[in-house]
Amino acid sequence: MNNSVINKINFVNEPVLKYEKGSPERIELEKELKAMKTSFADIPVIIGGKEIRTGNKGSCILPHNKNMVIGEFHKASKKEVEMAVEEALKAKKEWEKMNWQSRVAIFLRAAELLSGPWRAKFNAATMLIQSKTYKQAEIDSACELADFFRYNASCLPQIYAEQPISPDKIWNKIEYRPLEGFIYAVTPFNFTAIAGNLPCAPAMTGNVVVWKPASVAVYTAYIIYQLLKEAGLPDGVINFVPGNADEISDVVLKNEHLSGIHFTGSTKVFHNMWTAVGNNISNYRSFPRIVGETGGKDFIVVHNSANIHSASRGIIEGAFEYQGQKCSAASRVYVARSIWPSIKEIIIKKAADIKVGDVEEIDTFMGAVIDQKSFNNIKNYIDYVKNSDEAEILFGGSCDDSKGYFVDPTIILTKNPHFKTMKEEIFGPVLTIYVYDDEKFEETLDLVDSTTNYGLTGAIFAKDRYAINAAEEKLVNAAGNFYVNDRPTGAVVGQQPFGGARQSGTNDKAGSKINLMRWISPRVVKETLGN
Ligand SMILES: NC(=O)c1ccc[n+]([C@@H]2O[C@H](COP(=O)([O-])OP(=O)(O)OC[C@H]3O[C@@H](n4cnc5c(N)ncnc54)[C@H](O)[C@@H]3O)[C@@H](O)[C@H]2O)c1
Ligand SMILES: N[C@@H](CCC=O)C(=O)O
Repeated sequence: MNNSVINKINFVNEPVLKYEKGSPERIELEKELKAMKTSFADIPVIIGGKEIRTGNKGSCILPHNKNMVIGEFHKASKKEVEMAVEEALKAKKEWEKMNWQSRVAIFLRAAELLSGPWRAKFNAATMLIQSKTYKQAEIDSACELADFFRYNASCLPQIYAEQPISPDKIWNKIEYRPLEGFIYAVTPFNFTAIAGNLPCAPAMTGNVVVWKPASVAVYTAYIIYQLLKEAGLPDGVINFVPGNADEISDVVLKNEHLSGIHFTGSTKVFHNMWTAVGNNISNYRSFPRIVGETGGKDFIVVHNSANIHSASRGIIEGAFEYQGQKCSAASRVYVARSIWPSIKEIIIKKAADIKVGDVEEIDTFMGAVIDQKSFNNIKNYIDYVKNSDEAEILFGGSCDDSKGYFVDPTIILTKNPHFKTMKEEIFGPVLTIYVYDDEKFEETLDLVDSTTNYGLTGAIFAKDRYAINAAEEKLVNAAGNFYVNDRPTGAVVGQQPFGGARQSGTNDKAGSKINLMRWISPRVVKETLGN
């Protein structure tokens, strides 16, 4: 590994484009949407750069138009998964020797392609496959992914530059080696940017990867793979292995060369993977590094000094953007009784203005939820509320899966701060509100802290600085990303490194030096010069 030249890489966030009528980006996007809907993708497993078509296939469907299938993907079987590990380890020999500048150049080139000629393709795929509006697609698949590539690239020289002191006649150095073995990247459906970052962050630091994308989002994951290939990523560095998660994990997690897991998804799946690693621990050559960013039950606390308009906007945007399918989405809100009537009026009006429907219509605010399983799960929660004496539906509550998986923005009011929907992650457009007595603000903060085991995001809306400080202090472990007078979603790479602790994950902050360090195994060399 030649780390001899440490030059700085400057970082700026990718600008978010506006998609105004007649703008070049809007014209390009519309062209791409049309092209994708009139063609059909045949997506292979890709191992060591070779495309493999197993014939055991899954479909790529549009959640908001469930009868439209725009592609099929081949699922890897045990045999392909074993091959993927083998090819990754073969590719490792050359890849880890490549100087870091050359490695990083590949990802910087990918970012240039993504922010330029590939932008429309990424956004169109994310709109169709994940049912995101153009705005949500733009901040995710174009901007956040380009930011991940560039920001991680800018962190690497900072890491490599950090060297120990060398007293007289001694030369000490740290070599920032990749891990020995391979990394298993398992990605969620909800962010194209996360799907790209999880395999690429370890690869950038010289590791090789077996990548299992979420089945409902294989279409966009394949475009990420193609982008990396176009940017010059050598074969075998990242191996693309869609398929049945249990079957793939069963092979990968037992392999002696597993050196790390880079996961984002639900807490339950992470528990299972961690348990499987524990059960195999004596079979591995090294202790696998386990990085997982998982679920959330994210809160907003509204103090009686809050600006009611910004708090109401924060509640609605935080809860319902991308149908509440952000790990950071606000799903439990605590409002001071004295301002509740005003907040209630504003949020109900705002919820009524939300257009739910086809994401290609420019004024749509919410598309469909991702699939039938998720639709059924969300509907079950709503039905539970309809049958409960402890809560009522203030707004929404309708679900319709006749054309696509549509759930209305739903606002629940509960008298019980420990009501089911105040505690469990629903991952849909469902928000529960609890109204607290103004004088019980401090007790309410304790309640916020103790109601769930999650610790991902949270927000306080207040003008009173004592209230803000009390919330920051009492909720110190309740959120890895905490917001003051802002919604708890929309973290930007390089500005708010993202991740939570408790049952929300290992808090290794995606898109940061902290995360990159997890894919590095430093070796310290001391050389005595004086004898
Ligand atoms: N904390 C964060 O940064 C963050 C970000 C995005 C999403 N999330 C969380 O992700 C979840 C939603 O995403 P999802 O529905 O894709 O999650 P999921 O857990 O259902 O799936 C995530 C990935 O794990 C795979 N998987 C499922 N079973 C597996 C197994 N036995 N072994 C290995 N992999 C397996 C899936 O196929 C998918 O690729 C929510 O809980 C959300 O909060 C967290
Ligand atoms: N960057 C995202 C987090 C991703 C969760 O799904 C946000 O902050 O909204």
